[in-house]
Amino acid sequence: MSERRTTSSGPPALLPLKVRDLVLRLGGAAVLDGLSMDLQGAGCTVIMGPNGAGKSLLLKLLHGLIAPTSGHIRWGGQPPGAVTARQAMVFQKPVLLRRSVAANIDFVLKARGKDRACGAGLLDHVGLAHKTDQPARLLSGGEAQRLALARALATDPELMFLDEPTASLDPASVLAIERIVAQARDDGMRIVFVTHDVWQARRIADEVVFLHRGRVEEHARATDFFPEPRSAVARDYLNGRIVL
Ligand SMILES: Nc1ncnc2c1ncn2[C@@H]1O[C@H](COP(=O)(O)OP(=O)(O)OP(=O)(O)O)[C@@H](O)[C@H]1O
Repeated sequence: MSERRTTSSGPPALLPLKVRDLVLRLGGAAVLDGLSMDLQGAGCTVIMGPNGAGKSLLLKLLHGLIAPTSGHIRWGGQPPGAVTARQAMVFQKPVLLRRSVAANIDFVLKARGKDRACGAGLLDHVGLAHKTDQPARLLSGGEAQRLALARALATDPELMFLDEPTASLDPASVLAIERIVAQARDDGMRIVFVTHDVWQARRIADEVVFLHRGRVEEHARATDFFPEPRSAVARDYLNGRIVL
């Protein structure tokens, strides 16, 4: 797998990511409990694991939105806060401005000092060209999520986090989102995608990080993980047995 944007004149490479002994205590409990992992190369990493395993909190820590209680996160040697602007995050529930579809994109392009003429192309890319002037609040769930994706892409991130972006969407909308993400990945963007959907994970993952009780239980290439997970909890999870 190759690295992206490692030129001698540009900023230091984002990857490898090194996470060591990460602990996050909330409400008196260690919700992340000594988590360590590395990410490198290109492609799509899917983070899976049962409810409450710590997936969403891990994304927020990696993106620099919250700070750990202890432990160490370094993106190419830099702390998360130093690289947040080089990354984008898409949440399960899209957070959109109460303005038109076009204005939602325009706002991001303007804030980033980017060419605002790109907006039309981005809306076309996510299949929303015909909704340009519509208020964003009138979009369906699938359309709103595609607009959230377009906004993330408008920042031209090197890496995109997606936290269960298709959890409440119909099958056609799920596939539409997956196609856009796969295209971004094929264009060289690093993807970190949280999902509960085993079939979705099988479609999109190059590698899987399986979390359980705030720790990494297994980290493997998708081609190894799905046919033969090493850990008993991952095996149970893939087989639909309850894992607590
Ligand atoms: N602000 C908070 N205060 C106390 N506990 C919290 C807080 N936020 C999250 N937690 C707890 O931390 C644990 C991990 O939460 P997280 O949202 O990361 O889980 P998850 O793996 O994304 O779960 P799910 O699959 O259900 O979305 C959960 O037990 C949750 O209840």
